[in-house]
Amino acid sequence: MFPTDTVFFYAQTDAFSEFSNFAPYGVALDDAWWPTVEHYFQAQKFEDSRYRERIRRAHRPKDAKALGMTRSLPLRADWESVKDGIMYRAVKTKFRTHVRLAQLLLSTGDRLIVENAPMDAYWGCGPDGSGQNRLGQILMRVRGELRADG
Ligand SMILES: Nc1nc(O)c(N)c(N[C@@H]2O[C@H](COP(=O)(O)O)[C@@H](O)[C@H]2O)n1
Repeated sequence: MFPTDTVFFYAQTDAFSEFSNFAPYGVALDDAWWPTVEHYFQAQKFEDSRYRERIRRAHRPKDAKALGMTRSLPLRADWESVKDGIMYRAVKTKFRTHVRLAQLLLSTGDRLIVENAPMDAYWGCGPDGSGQNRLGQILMRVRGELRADG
């Protein structure tokens, strides 16, 4: 189903784990430092600034994700329409901030990049590989932009 040279990433113990939003590479966005892209992305789901700050201060990315999964607070009303743009901005910032990561991303050439996330058929390829792989698409977009920048 995928080309043999596909770049798969997911767990922090796997190759190319740096591409995961859980990888420990921070980003400066919206006048704050976020420990990982996951912290930033999960916080953007909420209008409540105190809750966003609680997510920003979460110890680990998986804690940030768990806080972002709560539905006891309302998601921002436009979440579904803005989430891809928010993810793109955060991922782009990550790779522009950390030069070694930009080099790693460029080293993948034109290979397909896939988040091998078994439980996520939106950002990843899902359990059977048929997911939308939106995060992989964003990484390939950022890779093209880095290449164009020289
Ligand atoms: N490393 C890792 N572990 C998980 O358990 C994951 N679900 C993911 N995928 C990331 O989850 C984020 C999406 O969160 P929402 O479901 O939209 O709240 C996104 O960063 C995926 O890359 N990764």
